[in-house]
Amino acid sequence: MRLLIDVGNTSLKAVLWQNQEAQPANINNLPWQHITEVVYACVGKSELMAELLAQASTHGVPSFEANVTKQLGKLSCAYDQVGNLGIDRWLALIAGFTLYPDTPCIIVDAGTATTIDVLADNGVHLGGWILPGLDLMTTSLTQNTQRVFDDGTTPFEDKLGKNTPNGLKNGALVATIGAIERAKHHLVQNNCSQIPKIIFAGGYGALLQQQFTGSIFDSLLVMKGLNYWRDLSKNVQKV
Ligand SMILES: Nc1ncnc2c1ncn2[C@@H]1O[C@H](COP(=O)(O)OP(=O)(O)O)[C@@H](O)[C@H]1O
Ligand SMILES: CC(C)(COP(=O)(O)O)[C@@H](O)C(=O)NCCC(=O)O
Ligand SMILES: [K+]
Repeated sequence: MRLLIDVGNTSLKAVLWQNQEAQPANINNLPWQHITEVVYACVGKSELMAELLAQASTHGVPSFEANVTKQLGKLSCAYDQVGNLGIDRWLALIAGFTLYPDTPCIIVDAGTATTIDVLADNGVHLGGWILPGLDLMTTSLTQNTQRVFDDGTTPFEDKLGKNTPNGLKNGALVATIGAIERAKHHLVQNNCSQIPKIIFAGGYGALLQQQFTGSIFDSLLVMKGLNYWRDLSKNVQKV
């Protein structure tokens, strides 16, 4: 059984992976005697991660931190400085490419930040964008203006705003939708004429998915990426 951990800027997520299935992990009471390895990714603050790694070490369980490489099998990274790409983005790309081979993908991880990554059908990562997440977009406005306010109940909708809270919330949503729409243009420019698979993950992934017919939400995308990364990088090391 593998313990998979994804440390984002808002929260640490952990699952236990066995027989191709994820089970919820209680990080306060982990079944160390059944865990064979820890595979983890960290873009956020890692005190809790450090504590879990110490526990793994005490129990003699090996830990592997996922990293970005220029190439992984047929997948390639758009960044020249590969170490600067968020590992959560790379893992989502690994999962997208593995789950939807030969398919152009737009991968949206909507958490603290919203990242949009564009993947050609041949595994070439064309690049992406980092936007403030929906909450950061709205709080940056409420905290830096005198008169823009949120009421805590107004939903995010793809509609024109007719009062301040829905102008604010809907503005954040349509800015995000617009960026995803624009990502399609970059696939077309790269001669990917096939309709792209749009894959959503993260805390706001389910909400955004509803805005795109035919798209999917996969709450385990980064976790699946961790698993594939571990399997693929083992194979690479053997060569
Ligand atoms: N149902 C939900 N569950 C968790 N987070 C949610 C949910 N709906 C919205 N969010 C928002 O998603 C963000 C957290 O998403 P997450 O993907 O866990 O972030 P991160 O990876 O940056 O830690 C927060 O801004 C939170 O308010
Ligand atoms: C963009 C991110 C902050 C997203 O993190 P999250 O919203 O999942 O907490 C993270 O992927 C990151 O720190 N990236 C490094 C910069 C880059 O990807 O270019
Ligand atoms: K994110």
